[in-house]
Amino acid sequence: MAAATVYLGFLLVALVFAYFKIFYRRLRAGEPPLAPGHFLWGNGKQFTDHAVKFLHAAHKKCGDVFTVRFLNQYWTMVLDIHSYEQFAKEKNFDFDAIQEQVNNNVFGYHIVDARKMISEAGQKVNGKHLFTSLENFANNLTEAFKQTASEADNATVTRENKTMINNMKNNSNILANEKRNDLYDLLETDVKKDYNIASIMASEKLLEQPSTFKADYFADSWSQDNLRNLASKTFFSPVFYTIFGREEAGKESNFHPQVFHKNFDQFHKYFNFLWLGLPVQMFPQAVEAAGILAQQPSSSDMVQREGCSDYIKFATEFMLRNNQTERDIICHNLVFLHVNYNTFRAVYWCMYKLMEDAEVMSAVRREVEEVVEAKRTGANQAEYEAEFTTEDINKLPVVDSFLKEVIRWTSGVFMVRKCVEDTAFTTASGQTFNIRKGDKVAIYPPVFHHDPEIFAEPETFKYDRFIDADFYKNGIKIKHPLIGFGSLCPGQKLSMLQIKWFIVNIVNSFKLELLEGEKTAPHTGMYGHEILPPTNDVLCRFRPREGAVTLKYINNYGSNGSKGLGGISSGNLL
Ligand code: HEM
Repeated sequence: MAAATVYLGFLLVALVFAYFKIFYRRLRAGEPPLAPGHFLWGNGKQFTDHAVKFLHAAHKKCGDVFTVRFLNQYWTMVLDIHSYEQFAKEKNFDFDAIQEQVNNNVFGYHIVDARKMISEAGQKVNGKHLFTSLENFANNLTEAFKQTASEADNATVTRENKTMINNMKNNSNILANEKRNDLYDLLETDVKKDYNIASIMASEKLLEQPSTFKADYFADSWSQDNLRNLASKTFFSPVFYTIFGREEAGKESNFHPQVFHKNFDQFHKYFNFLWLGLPVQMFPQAVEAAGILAQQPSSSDMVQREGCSDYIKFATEFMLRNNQTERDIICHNLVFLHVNYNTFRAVYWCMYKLMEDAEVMSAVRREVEEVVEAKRTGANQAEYEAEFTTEDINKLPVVDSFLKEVIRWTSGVFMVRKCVEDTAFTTASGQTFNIRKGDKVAIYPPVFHHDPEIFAEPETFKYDRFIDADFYKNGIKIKHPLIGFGSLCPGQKLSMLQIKWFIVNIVNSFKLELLEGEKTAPHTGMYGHEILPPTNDVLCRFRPREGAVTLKYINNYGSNGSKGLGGISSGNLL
């Protein structure tokens, strides 16, 4: 009994010692205050419950700069939007350690001479490469749209089509004609066989029908899909081909956009856990997905693929020069796909918001139709074409504001750095805080993006919020009100232009609608992702717009005025 008491005593002392050693922090002079949290776990639960609400509350209690704790890790939050530039320029706040953490913990590899590689590779999507990347993307987008449109035309028959067929059957005028009845039977039979309905429609029998009948038919010929699938087919596929080029015709493999999209989606669910250092083996589904994502062409085959991007070519050659392995190169390809996946997510939200609110759709459509009409050439509808340069794409105030609002509303990422030396950090208002070497320091853009003093009614989506607008905090105009790309993202311009060009094209070429009652929202439990995923997917229907003008992107790099892209400057969307 006495021995047990002594052991228990020792255990207690050891636990108390461990607590003070691992979790407890005595503040030094000049350090920011600690946000109140659980004595053991710190602020992790408050953060995962709803990061923005927690940080807004802590901001009110503690002021602009304070420290939160995730278990034994201390993160100092700089929640003053006017101090963004001071933060981004502080040389003791280092991003390399963070990028290393993602590469190592999530993708299990590391890049030799990473800073040099990322900054040189980053140039491969900017300057003249921005124009060629956009040109390649535009060509791949046209292909993807053609394919989606022909799939829609050839739609294998869904429940909806069956309803349509029933409606047709119920049409007494039509039913009067026995010959037509044969057609419905044929349609139904082919529904069951999963045949292609368009080829049936093209059959002689149908072409004999009166024109009103055909119009009715086409008015109802929608295809139905999950929004994620539709966005994947129309946007992720062209992005994938723009990055990795295309395989020789006739070769089928798992290195295919749809296979990669599905598995990336699966893998991404565990991103935050992996980033924080939990072993991937804890998540069998992530391991399975990673196994498929690792099935890529060899580095020598990859750079030979038709249309392989300059970014991938440069990064592959750089890594080979540094004797990195094929495995490292495969992992780097995945990291690059991962950063591009953010653009896909933003596109998902653009499509959702266009469909969710008729006012948004009609405002965006009006602007697109006006510009397409102004640029249209060609003698008749079949020949109508409109050409757009990068500047044209960038000069659409409604599309621009709509996209910025999507980013404001859905961005979820930290701008996080590791403090590499004890640092006295002075905010824009002149307050100085001592930041401890080894701590993380972060700006959290969603806190600003949802601040009612900066953005009136921040939870309301206002597509025109950014048109000719200035934003203020504490009566001072904000230099960088929208910082969803942080200060370092080299893909910001490309990403914004790809999305804008996609919006112009999708609105021009397709009709899109959500199915009745379908709703989703950004998943606030996933704060930490650059763009938040949806809580659930939604069903939508779409069909090609008849008589849509063919749109073309023109790479006019080098011509007068093409180098200064008004409206996008690095590190700042406005
Ligand atoms: C909507 C799309 C995107 C969003 C929201 C986004 C956001 C971000 C953010 C927040 C960072 C961290 C920056 C910082 O802390 O200062 C980042 C880094 C990065 N992004 Fe993006 N990004 C997007 C698209 C892209 C694209 C298309 C590319 C590639 C062409 C790209 C390449 C990178 C790279 C390489 C880094 C690491 C930079 C470094 O280590 O210096 N991103 N991105």
